[in-house]
Amino acid sequence: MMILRPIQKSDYPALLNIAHESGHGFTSLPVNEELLQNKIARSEASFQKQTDIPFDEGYLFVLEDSETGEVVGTSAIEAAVGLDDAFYHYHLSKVIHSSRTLDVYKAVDILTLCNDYTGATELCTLFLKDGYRKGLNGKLLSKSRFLFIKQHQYRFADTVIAEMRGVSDENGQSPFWQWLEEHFFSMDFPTADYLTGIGQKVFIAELMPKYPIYVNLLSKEAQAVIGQVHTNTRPAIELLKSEGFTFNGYVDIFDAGPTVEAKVDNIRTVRSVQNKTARIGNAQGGSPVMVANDKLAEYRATVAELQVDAASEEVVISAEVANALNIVDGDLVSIATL
Ligand SMILES: NC(=[NH2+])NCCC[C@H](N)C(=O)O
Repeated sequence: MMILRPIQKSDYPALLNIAHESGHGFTSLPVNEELLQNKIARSEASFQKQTDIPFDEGYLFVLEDSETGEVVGTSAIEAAVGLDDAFYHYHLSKVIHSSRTLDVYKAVDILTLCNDYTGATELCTLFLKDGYRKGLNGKLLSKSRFLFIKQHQYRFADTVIAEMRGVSDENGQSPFWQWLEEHFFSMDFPTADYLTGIGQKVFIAELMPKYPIYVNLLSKEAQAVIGQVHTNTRPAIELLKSEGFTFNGYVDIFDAGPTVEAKVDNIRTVRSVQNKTARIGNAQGGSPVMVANDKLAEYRATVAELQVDAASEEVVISAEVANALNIVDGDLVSIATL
């Protein structure tokens, strides 16, 4: 059985292993031992914290194979970005250059540096080990965040965003970054990405072009990747789109990958959440759903085949599922579609 739970100190070797395996372009898990340890500590503190306003909490989950005890994936939620350090995007918008007298009309795209998503909740750090990219594992890892957000809604903002990885090749070369590097940074993409991953972002404020950039002045290669995702990221963006996330012209400042956004209450999985009293018994038939206990530090979620009756306040779960969720008969569970 696959169980999603908060990360704990003892998961450090597994997290380091995932940081290695995820490679460059995976900004939020840089191979940096101190930083990874801090991430675990920060997550543990966030799950412990009594709060009802989102601030700088970061909730990091792992997916564990209960048969082997192996940690096979990660996913995370930042409660609110940009509240203790500026959080940047480029916003893609249009200006019209037209002259009626000369009969010239041109619509040009511009990119403007902004901090528009300050305070938004961010989905991040989604990674699933190679051998486990099958069945419902990916969906559980990604969508359980919506279930958790619904269960603890006061801990999160109304707007949820996800920054999708932009286009880069096997060597970490990004066409968009190449243009920036040439004119402004003199530093390669993996280095810049690593620096932001370890929280050293001052160089962005210092070196990033501050004035709007005319897109038609960028290299053709850079223009072509604005708002485009890395091939490996296609399934992730498709999943978010099916949840109701949309692209509103915000792109990453380094690789120009798209950021997608949704209002919490409009997210499909959030809307599907039902709270029930668990009855342990003979759970026969039914289709796969996500089911989670109602705890915080002891949070557990998994996939189970359940017969969910919208009209009933109860749901029958097997002893095995109850065991996985660490609950007893009569405890509350939340259920969401997969
Ligand atoms: N691919 C990147 N590392 N981009 C830079 C980080 C961007 C992010 N929005 C921030 O301000 O922290």
